[in-house]
Amino acid sequence: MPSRPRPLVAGNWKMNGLLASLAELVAIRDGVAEGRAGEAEVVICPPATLIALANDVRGTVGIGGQDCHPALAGAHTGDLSAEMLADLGATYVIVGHSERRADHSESDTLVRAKAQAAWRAGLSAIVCLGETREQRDAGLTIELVGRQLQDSVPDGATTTNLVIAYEPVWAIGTGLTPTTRDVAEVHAFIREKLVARFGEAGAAIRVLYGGSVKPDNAAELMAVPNVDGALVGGASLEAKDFLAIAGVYA
Ligand SMILES: O=C(CO)COP(=O)(O)O
Repeated sequence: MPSRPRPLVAGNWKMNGLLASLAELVAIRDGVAEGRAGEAEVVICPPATLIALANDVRGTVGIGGQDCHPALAGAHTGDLSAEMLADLGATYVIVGHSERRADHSESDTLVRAKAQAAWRAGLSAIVCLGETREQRDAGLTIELVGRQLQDSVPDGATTTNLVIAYEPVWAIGTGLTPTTRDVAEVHAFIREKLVARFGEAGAAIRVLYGGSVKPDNAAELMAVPNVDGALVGGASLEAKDFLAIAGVYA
């Protein structure tokens, strides 16, 4: 059996953060340097406007983008290539976040192309999956997550180029979370599929839980089998809360 993967606690700042917000990253950096995240790897995904400056102050905190275009370069106004993110110091990029899937009608095929672009640029792709409330109520969670996993993740995944984030859409920004039993069921299913497809690597690819992770529920959620860390939205905007979550691994 491969050893347990190093946990990853990633913060997704979404469309939040002005120059002054770098002070929170500095506080996170200092907390991590003091050992407050323990064994966990810590990554912050600020808005793209802050990536270069974030990279200057990040310490051992990794920096990630929140999206990338599949193409290397070209006539795609407003978009950013994975190479541009890497050029600024990013080592991760989130692809297929449910807000991108919803706001920009992103399909699994497009998400897969984005993950491939991330790999082309040497970035690790954090591929997001998750069901809506209606899908859960209809008993479609496993089927939906299975399809997203199959179609959004390219062939050739390794422990270093891929992270999966299971983020039930109805748990994002709502303060609601699935039961630990439900989290365990979905994560065990994702693990089984990763192993079936990627063999030994699949056993060690990190599978994060995301959706209303807060300091008061992080320990319970992170203790669920096959949960290898968290993708944190709102609670990553304040260093105090984010460090309290990462502190589960200290
Ligand atoms: O979408 C998320 C992270 O990508 C989760 O957001 P919240 O932690 O704000 O629910």
